[in-house]
Amino acid sequence: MTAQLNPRGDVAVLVPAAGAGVRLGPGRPKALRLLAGEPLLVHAVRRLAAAPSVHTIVVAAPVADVEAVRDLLAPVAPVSVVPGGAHRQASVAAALAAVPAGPEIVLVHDAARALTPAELIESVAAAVRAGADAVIPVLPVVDTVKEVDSEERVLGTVDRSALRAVQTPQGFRRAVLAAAHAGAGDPLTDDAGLVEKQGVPVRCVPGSEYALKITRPFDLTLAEHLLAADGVASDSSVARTLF
Ligand SMILES: Nc1ccn([C@@H]2O[C@H](COP(=O)(O)OP(=O)(O)OP(=O)(O)O)[C@@H](O)[C@H]2O)c(=O)n1
Ligand SMILES: C[C@](O)(CO)[C@H](O)COP(=O)(O)O
Repeated sequence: MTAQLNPRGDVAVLVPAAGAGVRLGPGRPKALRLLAGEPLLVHAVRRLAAAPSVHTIVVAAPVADVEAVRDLLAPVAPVSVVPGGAHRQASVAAALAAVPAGPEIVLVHDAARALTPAELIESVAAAVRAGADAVIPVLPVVDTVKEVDSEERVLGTVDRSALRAVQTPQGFRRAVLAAAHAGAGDPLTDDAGLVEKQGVPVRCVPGSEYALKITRPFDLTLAEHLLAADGVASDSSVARTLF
């Protein structure tokens, strides 16, 4: 049986957490590396469990660590843990297959975005509840962006006003995400990409700086400082990052 959080919630969250974390450098799988003394996955799941709409959480863990992740998360929140796949898309598909009947909104959320505030989780879910088939949190691109060739010669300057940096959680009507994964081909880097290929419109909502993806060592250092500075996930952390 799948563990439940809020029985009145209408949201299932899939947490791909099976990545190695190659860009973070040598060590344990990234979701199990420590941030302020606790694994990234614990930080991420704690924030998901604090979102009132969340009914079910399914974590896709590194294959060798499924039992360890179950033990790790047992005191944090009721979650289901399944073995992840060879790439992110396969891990999401494995978690999706384990969602019980009930929740009609499904969010996909990287364990690596460990400081994502509950308010962002709720705002993505609310946008799906309000009628969108697919919703992604985004931030504006702040750097000038150049297109280059294979020898790093600049081909041109891209109009950044039409660009967005995409975060998770990404939210979907359940049937839309299921159809997108059923029809998936080569792995893409996010779930909205699969949905776009089905011709389904994807809506943007404002993201949060705190939903940064901990990818490289600098990101981990930044996350440590953010936690130390204000405890993160305050009510204002979404509003502070609006366009
Ligand atoms: N086979 C995989 C690969 C990635 N992920 C998850 O997808 C999320 C986003 O991926 P990323 O941050 O790029 O993680 P890694 O793939 O671990 O990073 P790297 O490319 O540096 O190894 C992470 O929570 C990661 O654990 C996963 O569940 N299964
Ligand atoms: C899903 C994602 O976090 C949105 O920004 C991102 O696409 C994951 O990509 P990665 O290459 O696996 O880090």
